[in-house]
Amino acid sequence: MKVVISEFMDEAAIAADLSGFEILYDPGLVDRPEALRAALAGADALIVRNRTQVRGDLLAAAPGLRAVGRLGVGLDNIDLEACRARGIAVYPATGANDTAVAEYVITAAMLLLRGAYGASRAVAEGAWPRNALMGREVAGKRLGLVGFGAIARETARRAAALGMSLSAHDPYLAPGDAAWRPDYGPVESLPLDALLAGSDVVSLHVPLTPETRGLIGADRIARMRPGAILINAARGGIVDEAALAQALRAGRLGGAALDVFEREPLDAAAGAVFRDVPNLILTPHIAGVTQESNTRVSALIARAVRRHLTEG
Ligand SMILES: O=C(O)[C@H](O)COP(=O)(O)O
Repeated sequence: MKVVISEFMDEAAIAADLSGFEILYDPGLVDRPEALRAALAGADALIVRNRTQVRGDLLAAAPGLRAVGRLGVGLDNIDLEACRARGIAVYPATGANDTAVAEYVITAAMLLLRGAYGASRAVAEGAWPRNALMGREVAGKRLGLVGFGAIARETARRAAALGMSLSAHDPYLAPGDAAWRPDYGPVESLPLDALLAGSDVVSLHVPLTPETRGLIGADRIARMRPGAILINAARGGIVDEAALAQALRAGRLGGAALDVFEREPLDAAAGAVFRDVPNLILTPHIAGVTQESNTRVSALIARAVRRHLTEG
């Protein structure tokens, strides 16, 4: 049986959990669509991250495909309907990268509120900009989570330990759900606009769907508190990038961290909107990927695919 892996994965997991299968591991395959389609002709399983588009042509080139392993949790790069229709099982790495994303969000919130860490060169050259670097504390601030699933809950737990108060907006979570009353203190359930108006830090934790595309547009950014921080480690397409850049340039918002973009990789043309925007952290879709999470995610998916091919 053949397993094709078209993006990077922990090689130890391939050796430990996929031995005995014919493996084509080529992290560059995602950028060579023809070679990928050719490789899929005899494949029983495909393992991808977020860049391989598992739909249309690609599925048509894989007549024997039985399982897709997703080395992450977002499934917007997979045509789930088409997979269901063909009986192809899709395995996301649910739970395996929560810690990585939660730590990314907390770090970004603290960096952006404090604003003290960008002056190394000036300090080495003899500047002593104490007043300019007098930032804000995270303790006592309100964190608003848009979406209150597993990653948002891990983020909330860490924020509570730092003395933040918490609100979340999640229309899919019933008002009586125990998740609103965690052991570290209450999480206030709010409509989206009220959450935006009342939060010092807003972090997004929703998948990209027709419903969430464009959710945080210019009007919603305008509802945020003056000086507030926006963090998007969820998916590009949820935040209007030009409107966010404009709000940062105007000093309306205090800062933002973007790990995901409408277009990935962000090429020079798409990135131009962010050039010289103040208080903005840009990272290349790495919030969910640490050495530890890559190990966990890879082992979980390798085992799920092996189980499916041998037992399923
Ligand atoms: O959906 C996810 O979990 C993130 O996109 C990270 O996963 P990836 O690195 O496999 O895309």
